Amino acid sequence: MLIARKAYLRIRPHFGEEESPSSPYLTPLSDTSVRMTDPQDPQHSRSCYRSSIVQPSSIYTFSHVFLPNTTQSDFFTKTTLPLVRDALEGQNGLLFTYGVTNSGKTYTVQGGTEEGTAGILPRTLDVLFNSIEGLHGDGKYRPVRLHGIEPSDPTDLKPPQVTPEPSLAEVFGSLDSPAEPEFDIDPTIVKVDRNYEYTIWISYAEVYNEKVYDLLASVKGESNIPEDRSFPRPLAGKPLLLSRQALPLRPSPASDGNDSDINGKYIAGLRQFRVHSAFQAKALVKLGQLHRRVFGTLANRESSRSHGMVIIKIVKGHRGEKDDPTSLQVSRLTLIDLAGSERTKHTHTTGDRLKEAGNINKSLMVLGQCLEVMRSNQRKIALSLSHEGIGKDGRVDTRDVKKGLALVPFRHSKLTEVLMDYFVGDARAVMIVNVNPYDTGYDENSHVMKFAALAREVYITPAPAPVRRVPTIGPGKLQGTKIKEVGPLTLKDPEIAPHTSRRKVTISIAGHGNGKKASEAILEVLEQEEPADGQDEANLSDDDPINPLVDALFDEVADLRMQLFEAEMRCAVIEAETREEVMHEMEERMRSIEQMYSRRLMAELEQNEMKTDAKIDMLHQSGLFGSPVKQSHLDAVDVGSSLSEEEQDVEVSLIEYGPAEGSGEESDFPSRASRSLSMSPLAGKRKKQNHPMKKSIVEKRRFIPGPPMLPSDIEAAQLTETKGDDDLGIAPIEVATTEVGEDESGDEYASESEEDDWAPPSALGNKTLKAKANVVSLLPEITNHVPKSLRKNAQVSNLAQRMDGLLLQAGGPDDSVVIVPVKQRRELVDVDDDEDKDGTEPRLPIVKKKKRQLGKNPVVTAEAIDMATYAVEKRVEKTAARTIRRLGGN
Ligand SMILES: Nc1ncnc2c1ncn2[C@@H]1O[C@H](COP(=O)(O)OP(=O)(O)OP(=O)(O)O)[C@@H](O)[C@H]1O
Repeated sequence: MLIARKAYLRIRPHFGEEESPSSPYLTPLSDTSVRMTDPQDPQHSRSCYRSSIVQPSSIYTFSHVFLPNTTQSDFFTKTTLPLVRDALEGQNGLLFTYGVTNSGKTYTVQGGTEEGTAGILPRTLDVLFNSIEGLHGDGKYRPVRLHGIEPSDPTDLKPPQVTPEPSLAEVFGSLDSPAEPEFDIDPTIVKVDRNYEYTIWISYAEVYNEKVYDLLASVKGESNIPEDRSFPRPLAGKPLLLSRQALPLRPSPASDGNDSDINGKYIAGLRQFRVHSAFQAKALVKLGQLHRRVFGTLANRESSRSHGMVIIKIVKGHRGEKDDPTSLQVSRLTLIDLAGSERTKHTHTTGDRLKEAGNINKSLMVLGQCLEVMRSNQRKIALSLSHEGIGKDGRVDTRDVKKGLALVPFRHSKLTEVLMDYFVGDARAVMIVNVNPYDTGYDENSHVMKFAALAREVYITPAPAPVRRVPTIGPGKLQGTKIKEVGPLTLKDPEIAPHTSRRKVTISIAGHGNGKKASEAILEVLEQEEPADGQDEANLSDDDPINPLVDALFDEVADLRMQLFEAEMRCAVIEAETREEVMHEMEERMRSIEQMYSRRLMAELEQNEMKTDAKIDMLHQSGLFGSPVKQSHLDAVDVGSSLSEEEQDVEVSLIEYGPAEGSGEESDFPSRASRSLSMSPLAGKRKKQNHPMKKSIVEKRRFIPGPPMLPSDIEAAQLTETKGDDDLGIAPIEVATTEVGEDESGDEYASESEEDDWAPPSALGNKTLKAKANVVSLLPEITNHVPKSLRKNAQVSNLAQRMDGLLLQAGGPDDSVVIVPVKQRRELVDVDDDEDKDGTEPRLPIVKKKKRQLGKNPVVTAEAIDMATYAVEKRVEKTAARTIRRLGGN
């Protein structure tokens, strides 16, 4: 019968003090499924450039989804209790927690410090001892390797010390006192066959940096523990030196009676202790955890960087066959707290930490690969089984199918090597996926979920634990070989001295609110390589084949495997770096393209504005337009100075189209000024620019007679604020440009005094006549400026006069106000300027233009410009045609 691997999802609650995105990226859809959605953080929204290939939203299915409010008790009952029941019945079981750092793996396995928060490990121990209460065996035989049984060493029968190795415990004093109050005991009892007796053995190992260590092994200190046990210890700046040795993995010998085709591997030299109560077992686990922490990493001590595995072995024997070892059954229940699954790239680790992270990733990666291959193999088998008629007699030849199966890469990492037996043999496996949905590591968690999905699809075939044939030999002997006593190895051991790695660790242990003060100590950790193959020869059974060639081949394979792994890691790192580089390059390019386009846009807008300005100037020059004109192209002098704030305001008002703010007038046209200020990227910039069109600033303005005004001209004229303009219907036109700044008298252009000079229209009658006379008196001089060639021709002269709409109108508020044809205006300007320079009186008095006020009536609309342009063109065409005709006639 095939049974599915169980995969449970546990969602960690969110704690108020933690920083997190506003909403979780995991949404439970039902009891068994969740949706993962990429948190779209608008501030860092770069989803289109993600280097990750993770889908933005996916649905994952589990055997059960546990919500954040799930109690530890509930969680244990639904996930682990079935395994405990199976273990008591003789079935092997494996449970491991998988997830990124801070997702709640340790909390799930070990639990919290408050009442009711005990994790699945202490609860498992509670339930085991609750259930076998009164059924304890005498422990004459002990489990060895994976499936073996051997007579116990007399020392094993003694209850183990709670502090088997005093060094660390004494340093911290954490295990000196009796265990913490037993307020958190799980009362669950599993019904067991009362015809059997049970003994329970505990081991605690960790896989760290691709090495397996015994967490219950002796950790000898070289520094002496000071007599005075006060904190901190050790003193005199000499750290306590602790050493431990990596343990080798050995293939489980066939003599152990394993029925499986593939023998698993056991951890050679791993200590195990027979425990008589949950209390003892928990104390051992606690010591193991202390060791795990001490030998943990320096930089990230709070995080589990090793895979910790508690192995509980249950030896079960029939009461009636107490002295018959062949009736004994050994079952194993292994609970693993895997290291955080975050990736090297994301943790930005280097040096030793990189190696460590690489090894964590390696074991988890290989675990994933194993599951993948197993799934694919199982599919092949299922497929072949579903094809009827294969083989001679219509049956499937499973041997053929097996030949085509891929090799599961268990041996590629220590973790999978240790777990191999569970996958290929006779175990139930449960995977717990821990996830913190508020964690920003969306990608990491997404990989975790995919891994879980993969694991869930792998099926295993459970089988009852085999009954062992146990050799009838004396204690401590196994098939004639003396079992090497497992004990601490010291630095003085010459065989292990060359392979060492030292680290300094500062450990602090808080008081846990139990009245104990916090302890801290600096320790020096010495980790020794596992002994070479020959060194623990004594641990191997006589059945183990010792073939030098095979050994050499194994070494070769191990070497190649390492090289392959290194290459894979390099590839992975290179790939990640390349992705990142490409991403940055793309971003850079996008930025430069964006800049290029915005530059182009700005240039275009600038050009458009210049064109529009030029159009307006044309209109003014043609005399069709009544408002003051920027005379940039007429200006002989480029003042070359930057504009003052007021002058810039004048410029802006010149290009204003729509009704000014606050004027209360409605218009279909948006104000050009406001458009240029708000919509155009040139907005604001124009002011700073010393634009050629803006360099010329009107210092003096004259009112020159022009042709009849368009409505827009009148509107524009109103904006000039020359009160007389409105009434007289005269368009003030700026005709001269001199220095920016103050006029000769030192007054600003728009001074109040100038404004006072203006007389009301009603009082202008005489002045108007005087102005007329002035203009008429100027006519001969104007004529002087007509080129001689043309002056001779009376017809041309007349025509020219008519072309320009030679209409002299008096209309200025004083003598200085005249309206002259454009041509003459230009000449007059030149004359005027020249004379100014000479210090003589100008022939045409200059009207100092009052500063234009912003926000008044519009000067002209776009339509008005078009109309005026059209009119000018028509007029020019007509006049030109007439001229040509006449000239032709002459
Ligand atoms: N279900 C839960 N209820 C309450 N607190 C929880 C729960 N899960 C986790 N926590 C708390 O969240 C914190 C992180 O949890 P934990 O140490 O178990 O994470 P982890 O995955 O083991 O991290 P690491 O891999 O770094 O060891 C701890 O303070 C733990 O008490």
